Amino acid sequence: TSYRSTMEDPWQKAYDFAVTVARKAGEVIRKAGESEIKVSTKSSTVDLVTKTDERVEKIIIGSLKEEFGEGTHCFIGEESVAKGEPCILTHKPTWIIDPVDGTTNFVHGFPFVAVSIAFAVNKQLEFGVIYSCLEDKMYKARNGKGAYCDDELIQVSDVKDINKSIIISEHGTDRSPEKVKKIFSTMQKILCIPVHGLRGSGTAATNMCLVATGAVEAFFEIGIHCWDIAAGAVIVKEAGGVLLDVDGGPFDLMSRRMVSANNEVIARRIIKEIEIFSAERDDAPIQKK
Ligand SMILES: O=P([O-])([O-])O[C@@H]1[C@@H](O)[C@H](O)[C@@H](O)[C@H](O)[C@@H]1O
Ligand SMILES: [Mg+2]
Repeated sequence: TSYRSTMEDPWQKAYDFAVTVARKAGEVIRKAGESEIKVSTKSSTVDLVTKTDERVEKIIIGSLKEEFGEGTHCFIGEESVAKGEPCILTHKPTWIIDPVDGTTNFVHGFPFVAVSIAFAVNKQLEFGVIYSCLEDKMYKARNGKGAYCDDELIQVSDVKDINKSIIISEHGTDRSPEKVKKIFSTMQKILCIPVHGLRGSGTAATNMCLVATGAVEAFFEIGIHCWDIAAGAVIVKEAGGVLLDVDGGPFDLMSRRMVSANNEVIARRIIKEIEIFSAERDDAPIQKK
């Protein structure tokens, strides 16, 4: 059953509140002391998580529950899912949260760390907010209302010639030889098109903001999660960009793979070079141990 709201513009308050919460979360990250950066690992020895990731997620979800009431909204948070919470998008109002996108950067002091908060209703993304907290840049977008960085409208690049593009991708946290081989083979093919350059900030959310501001032409990755890209998907689309699956099909938030680009010409040219490998869907049934 689809979720119906009574108010004519029900989500503006939630959007404004998400910006406030993202900024507050970013401050907690900036102030995190050495003790908080005690590193643990998740899916691999290089998939890092810290007390700050967990504390910031609790602050965000706690603030949202206080504001919107327990039980009315659903939550998909990176660290809650890591602890066994389900990762299923229903028709209910749902917050999709990455408390610290760029955890490895955070641990190393590499200056790109983002708080990513998205909101979906009836399985449609309504808005996205990404606070790049070390740069102090607030990116945000609501469906049909444009994309902004610090209240300035942002727009994707108008480059259509792949030879004049910068492409962003990441190596992810899976170090299995067959996947690493495909990642680097894809990057080599794209580099030798040739393109002007390959880049990677270390955080999907920031990479998507770079597409939305026109700083780069495309970002693609296999292995990301819905919380890494949900907010960025709204921001890229509202900045005039496109989102596709890595096989050229429609964008699928839970598929763990995506291409975001300034236009379809660049997106489909990149897709030709991507060597696809499997990644279990975010909403795959949890295997009973
Ligand atoms: O774990 P996290 O820092 O929130 O998210 C990160 C993503 O933003 C990035 O695109 C990916 O390459 C990293 O492996 C990591 O998953
Ligand atoms: Mg994260």
